[in-house]
Amino acid sequence: MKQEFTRIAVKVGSNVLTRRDGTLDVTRMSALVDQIAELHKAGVEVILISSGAVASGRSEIRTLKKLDSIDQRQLFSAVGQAKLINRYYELFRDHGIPVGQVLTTKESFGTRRHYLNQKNCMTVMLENGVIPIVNENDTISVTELMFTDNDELSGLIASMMDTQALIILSNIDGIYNGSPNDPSSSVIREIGHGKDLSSYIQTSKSSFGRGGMLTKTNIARKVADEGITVIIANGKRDNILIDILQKPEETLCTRFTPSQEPVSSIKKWIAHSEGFAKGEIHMNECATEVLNSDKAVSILPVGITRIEGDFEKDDIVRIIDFRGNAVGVGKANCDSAQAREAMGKHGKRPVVHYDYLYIE
Ligand SMILES: Nc1ncnc2c1ncn2[C@@H]1O[C@H](COP(=O)(O)OP(=O)(O)O)[C@@H](O)[C@H]1O
Ligand SMILES: N[C@@H](CCC(=O)OP(=O)(O)O)C(=O)O
Repeated sequence: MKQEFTRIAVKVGSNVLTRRDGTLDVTRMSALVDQIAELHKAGVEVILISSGAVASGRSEIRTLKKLDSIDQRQLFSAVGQAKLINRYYELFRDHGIPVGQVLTTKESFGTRRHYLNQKNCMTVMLENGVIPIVNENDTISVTELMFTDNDELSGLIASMMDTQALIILSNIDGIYNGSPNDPSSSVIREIGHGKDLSSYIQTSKSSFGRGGMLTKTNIARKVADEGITVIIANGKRDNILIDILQKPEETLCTRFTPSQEPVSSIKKWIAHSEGFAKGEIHMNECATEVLNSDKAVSILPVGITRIEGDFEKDDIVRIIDFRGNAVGVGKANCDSAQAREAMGKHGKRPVVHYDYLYIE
């Protein structure tokens, strides 16, 4: 098999794996497994991020009383994830391929140590020919501890594992330049850096999905800016994975152009750590301008007007421009008290060093 990637992440949305009545679509799963097995045998390392736990658990259990949404999610995912992974295990076993389950939470990406532990786990799986099947641990991730959805999780995994591509499979052929139901709209084939898609995206979601197209596009852009090709395609189409990789020109999908500039591994982690920020660093106009230029600059105390929050050295902080917009994320080089002390002064050490700074 001839194709350009040797390591990819594939995210499969709930609606790809479930039938209209909410039951698990084993035929579809089996077709996707066949394609992943073909890639695996051709030497492509695949990390599968699969939704579908809640959807497959829902059809399995009849509750005795009405449950609130958190209880429902916990119950259905606990039952559904077991069913889902069992199916994958059996389907991959028919190809002689071992799989392993990785259940994770947003918190597990919060510290560099946890992040590297997860990376090591999946690296050792891949080195031993095991396909990691990743999902959020829905049983214990509730409310603010949750990922927006598995698109966010898949972006983190692709970035963490240095994959060359992230393929997001949903129930739609790609991003339409209007309502997908409007016959005059069509799929945007290629999306370059800086393109604003917000006017195209409807807030509608597929019946079993969580985040919708907006999170998909935001994540896709961020990941593509780290140099990873992101493709959004229809997982319900036969042979879609193989077609995307072997006949990219002829296959209907949306592709986000990857940045040509390599991003270091630590910057990738920082880029996805915004949710763990412990404080804010507010910049003046001059510092904002320099940050927006192509120069490699650190955040120096002289350009800081305000420090919000209490943080320790090495905590994640948000960078705010002089207009009050969040423009980036960084790892603090000192604690918040030291940063306040140095603020506005010349000749002091950077509060965030360039190597640990990610500007969006
Ligand atoms: N411009 C658009 N192009 C494509 N899909 C869109 C657009 N705007 C909204 N959508 C909706 O986004 C849905 C896919 O997102 P989502 O339900 O989260 O899927 P998944 O479960 O695969 O993550 C599509 O089914 C479609 O209804
Ligand atoms: N972790 C959840 C996935 C929820 C989710 O994000 O779904 P989707 O928007 O279809 O990717 C589950 O397995 O049911």
